[in-house]
Amino acid sequence: METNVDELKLNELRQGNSTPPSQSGSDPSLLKPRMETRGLSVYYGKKLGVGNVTLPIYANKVTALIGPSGCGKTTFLRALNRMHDLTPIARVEGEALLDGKNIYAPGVDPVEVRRKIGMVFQKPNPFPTLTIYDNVVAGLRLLGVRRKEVLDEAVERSLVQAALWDEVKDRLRAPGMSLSGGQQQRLCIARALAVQPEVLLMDEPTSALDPISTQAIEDLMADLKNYVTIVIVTHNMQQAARVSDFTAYFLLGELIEFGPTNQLFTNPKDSRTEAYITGRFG
Ligand SMILES: Nc1ncnc2c1ncn2[C@@H]1O[C@H](COP(=O)(O)OP(=O)(O)OP(=O)(O)O)[C@@H](O)[C@H]1O
Repeated sequence: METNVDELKLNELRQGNSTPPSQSGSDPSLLKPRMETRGLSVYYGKKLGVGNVTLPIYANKVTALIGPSGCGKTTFLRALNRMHDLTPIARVEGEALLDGKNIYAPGVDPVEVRRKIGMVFQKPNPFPTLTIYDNVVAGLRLLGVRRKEVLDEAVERSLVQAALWDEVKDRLRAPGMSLSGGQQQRLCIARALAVQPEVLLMDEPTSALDPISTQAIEDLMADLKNYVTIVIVTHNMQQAARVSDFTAYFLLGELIEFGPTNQLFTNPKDSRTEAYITGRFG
């Protein structure tokens, strides 16, 4: 029976990842959105966190969400995989589509949504009592995968994709917490990748890291695009310019401008975006 569960799960996972990387370049007319929001708003009680956002998130690209503190970046990001379901005060209106299907439609399982749309947080958060190996396969085990060969393969694949394999392959049974902060963050990325998500949401993934670890994660993102579509919240405009293909600028809960990163940084259409990226504001 175990074999069947494993094969079934793996087939499902592979199907989820079956779309080949999109064409290179950032010409939106040539690209396919992996996700899309339509009139998406999030309220905390009566207070608006982010309002009426309509945005494409192109497949196998990095989309950066930028803007001053409190403008709604994290609120928007968390709406993309139904994390607000876990916050009683939060309410989401509008649609967020993954491959054309609204993740907020009745009957959609939020756990399955979060399997397809993974998340990496600001502070590395490996499971403190688990080994490196067990951290990586935690999500697969929850899905019912038990076979050792399958888990071993997933550990190696995910750690290679997260650019951590060479550093840990001889100590997979060491505690996850024995790694440095930067390695722990790559371990969390490996854990998110193990279930083969289609989209990876990253909420300021380098803000707690030193410059060398930050660079390792930024370098990694260029490779990760081959496997997943990435949305990253960053406070750091240079980072957005370095790692992203598309950028969305938020201000006071509103999406002000979205476009190819190059264009948004060199030739913004909105004067408010220009004020922010030239450092006159924010
Ligand atoms: N759990 C919550 N309850 C009530 N209000 C919240 C909650 N989380 C966020 N907010 C409010 O929603 C608005 C948007 O916050 P959000 O954290 O999304 O902004 P942000 O752009 O990510 O900010 P930062 O860059 O400082 O992380 C803010 O006014 C914030 O105070």
